[in-house]
This record gives sequence, C-alpha cells and structure tokens, in this order.
Amino acid sequence: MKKIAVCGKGGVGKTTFTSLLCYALAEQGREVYAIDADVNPTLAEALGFSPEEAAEITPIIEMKELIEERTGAKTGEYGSYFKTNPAVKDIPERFSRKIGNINFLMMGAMRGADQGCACAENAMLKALVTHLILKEKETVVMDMVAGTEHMGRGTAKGVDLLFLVVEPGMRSIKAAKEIRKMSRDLGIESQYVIGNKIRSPADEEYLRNQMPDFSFAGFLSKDDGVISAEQQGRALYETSPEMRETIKVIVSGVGL
Ligand SMILES: Nc1ncnc2c1ncn2[C@@H]1O[C@H](COP(=O)(O)OP(=O)(O)OP(=O)(O)O)[C@@H](O)[C@H]1O
Repeated sequence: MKKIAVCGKGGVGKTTFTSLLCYALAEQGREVYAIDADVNPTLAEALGFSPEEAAEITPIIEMKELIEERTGAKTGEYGSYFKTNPAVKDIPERFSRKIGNINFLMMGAMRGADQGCACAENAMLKALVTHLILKEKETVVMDMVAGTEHMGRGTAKGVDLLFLVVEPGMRSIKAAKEIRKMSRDLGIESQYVIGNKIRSPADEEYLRNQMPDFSFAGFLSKDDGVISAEQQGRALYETSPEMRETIKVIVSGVGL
C-alpha cells in the first residue's frame, strides 16, 4: 500500500535500482505497478521486456484521450477523473504489460525538440499518483525523470517514500540535496539514499561523509553484471545473485 518514487541525477542508476526494487517487492507477493516516468524511458528493458514488447505499450499520456472521451475533462482537469475512477486495476489493459507480479506502465517517450515541455505528462502523472487508491498488496514504484524538475512541478506529490540514488561524486550529491529539500516541501518525509556504483569501502565512506544528515538504505556495487544483463536483455535481478541479495536487505531494512 505504498507509492514509491526513485529520483536522482541523470545516469546515477535510478532505472537499475527501480528494476531491482520491483522484482524484490514482487517476490514478496506484492502486486507491483512499475511506472517509467522518465521522458527517455528504459525501465521496460531493465525489467526484461524485449524492445518489441516495450514498443507495444501505450503511454499513459495517451490516456488523456480516453479521459476526455469518457468524462469530457480537458488537460489540467485529470484530477477529477481519477477521483471518480481511482483504482489501478481500472487502468485499461493496453497501457500496461505484465511480467509475473510486475505491471509495467510508461508516461511517454521523449518529445522532439520542437514539441514543447512535458507539462501535460507531468500533470497527468501527478493526478494519477495523487488519486490512486491502492489495495493492501499493491505498490506503485516510479522511475522519475532525472534531476529536480518533477519536484518543482509537484509531480511526486502523493508519494509515501522516496529513494534518492547517488553515485560517489559531488554532482549527484548536489542533486540529491536539492531533491530532498523540494520533496520535504511537498510533505514526503520518508526519504532514503541508495549509494550506487560503489567501487570500494572508501566510496561508501565518501558518501556518508558528504551526506551526514541523510538516511542510507544501502549500497550497490559497481558491477559489470549490470552491463551484461543489459546486453542480454535480461533483468539484473534474474542474472545477479549478489544484487538480488543486496536489494532484499535494502527492502527489509526500510520496512517494505
Ligand atoms: N551498479 C552499477 N554498476 C555498473 N554500471 C551501472 C550500475 N548502475 C548503473 N549502471 C550503468 O549506468 C548507466 C545508467 O544507469 P541507469 O539507466 O540505471 O541510470 P538512470 O539514473 O536511470 O539514468 P537516466 O537518468 O538516463 O534515466 C547504465 O548504462 C547502467 O548500465
């Protein structure tokens, strides 16, 4: 019964971590709704869908046509639609694909340079997340767009738990600090850091020293297995017993 968002600077490993988290939660018997909220979506592949399967999924943004058709509500009024029809199970089938207990949905692919900002997508996601009513065993996990923009727009409103992914470098730490500040303003109290691409205990220590007032949920090693899984088109959770064990410890450590 949780809505979880995974945030951080571009390229830190949000998608990699999100895929592991979804599998670990699904293995506990939860019904997981994995939402790729990134405008450059890659979560489908990280979960182990083939590029062909991923291409068949209708992006959530196209729900707007459905919403307008059913309710007459226009862009910006999605909230009222989700109030009247708020269960995840009500989301029509063409918007999702399933692997085991993981239901995958995506916001929408990157727009062309001349197609404007992603305000409509953000409004849509915000409405969806704010108004979704989850059943006891249902969990939503969102792989967010890089950086802080979505926080500024309040897309992550309605989220219960935020994971901030960082790597051992100043830039991702700076982004995490900004995201935390914004997310606190949105009322998201539960926030944990995941240190990714860790090469040695010194990397862990560096992160802990640079972020003394953050709660660390755990650390993921820098591992060639991540690239191998990508190349094979398989889920990292399936290919790496080490990552599987690490994520399980993280999940139980934060009480999920
Ligand atoms: N623990 C790791 N060990 C080795 N490589 C990793 C690890 N985590 C992520 N990577 C690699 O780093 C790159 C970025 O990872 P990923 O796509 O998960 O990050 P992201 O934060 O979701 O990126 P984006 O902001 O572009 O969506 C990928 O090529 C991935 O293979």
